[in-house]
Amino acid sequence: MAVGRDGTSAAVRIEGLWKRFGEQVAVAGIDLEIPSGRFIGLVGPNGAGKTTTLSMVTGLLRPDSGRVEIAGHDVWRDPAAVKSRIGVLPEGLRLFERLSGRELLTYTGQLRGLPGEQVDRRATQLLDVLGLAGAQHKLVVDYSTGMRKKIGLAAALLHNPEVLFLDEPFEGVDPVSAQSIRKVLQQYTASGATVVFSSHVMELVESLCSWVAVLAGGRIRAQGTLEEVRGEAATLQDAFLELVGAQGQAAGENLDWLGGGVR
Ligand SMILES: Nc1ncnc2c1ncn2[C@@H]1O[C@H](COP(=O)(O)OP(=O)(O)OP(=O)(O)O)[C@@H](O)[C@H]1O
Repeated sequence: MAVGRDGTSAAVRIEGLWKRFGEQVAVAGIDLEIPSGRFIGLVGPNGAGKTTTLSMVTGLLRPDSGRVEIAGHDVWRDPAAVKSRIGVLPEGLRLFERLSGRELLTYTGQLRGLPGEQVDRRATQLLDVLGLAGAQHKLVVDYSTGMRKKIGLAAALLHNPEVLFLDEPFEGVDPVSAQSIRKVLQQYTASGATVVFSSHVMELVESLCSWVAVLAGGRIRAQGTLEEVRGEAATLQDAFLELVGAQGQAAGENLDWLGGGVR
């Protein structure tokens, strides 16, 4: 079934997804239906399984079992159809370091089979809106963490994907750049595209996302609209702490030696 940008069907369908690393169960049977045309937040504590899930969903890591469908295409049976429809900004992004930012976008456009003139125009616009125009001829190896995120995002957006997956897109990004990224993403979702991003920063998720999935211990603890997941809680942060358990909150009591000048 083909899924359009009409917001009526699931952008991503995940069924019975499992992944183990030796004894460690990273993802323990996830079922998730992500609606299209929305800003989706995937939240969870450290080690919850967010990166492992996103890696399996985007075809970077093979699941032990389960299936994933994006825009109606099976990620593992029909990878070419899926990869032409998605953009990915993975964690620990590897880039071609000896290219300039502009060259990286030109190369990405060629890999995607886009016409050269279209790549030039889109690259200029993306570099401009993301505040990278002045650094476009600098080598990527000399980019800062935030600049790397931004050029990675530009590369992920260049072919105008239906679904964009972002792993911690705002990490290491200054507030001005974060604002420009937000604007780009909001414009992109307003046109009917879907953004799925992982984050620990609840305020950010609350301000951007209309639909949220909470992951902990490799399982989905809650999913639904922001209002549904927040429930009676005052903030998403409160709901999150309740859902995943506030382990470690009292840990400070065991650190009574810390601070106070006593050696
Ligand atoms: N390649 C690997 N080999 C062994 N264990 C792994 C591997 N990748 C992930 N894990 C384990 O799987 C679990 C889930 O890790 P994952 O990176 O998916 O979590 P996360 O929610 O993205 O965490 P964070 O927010 O800290 O980035 C963790 O216990 C982690 O140690």
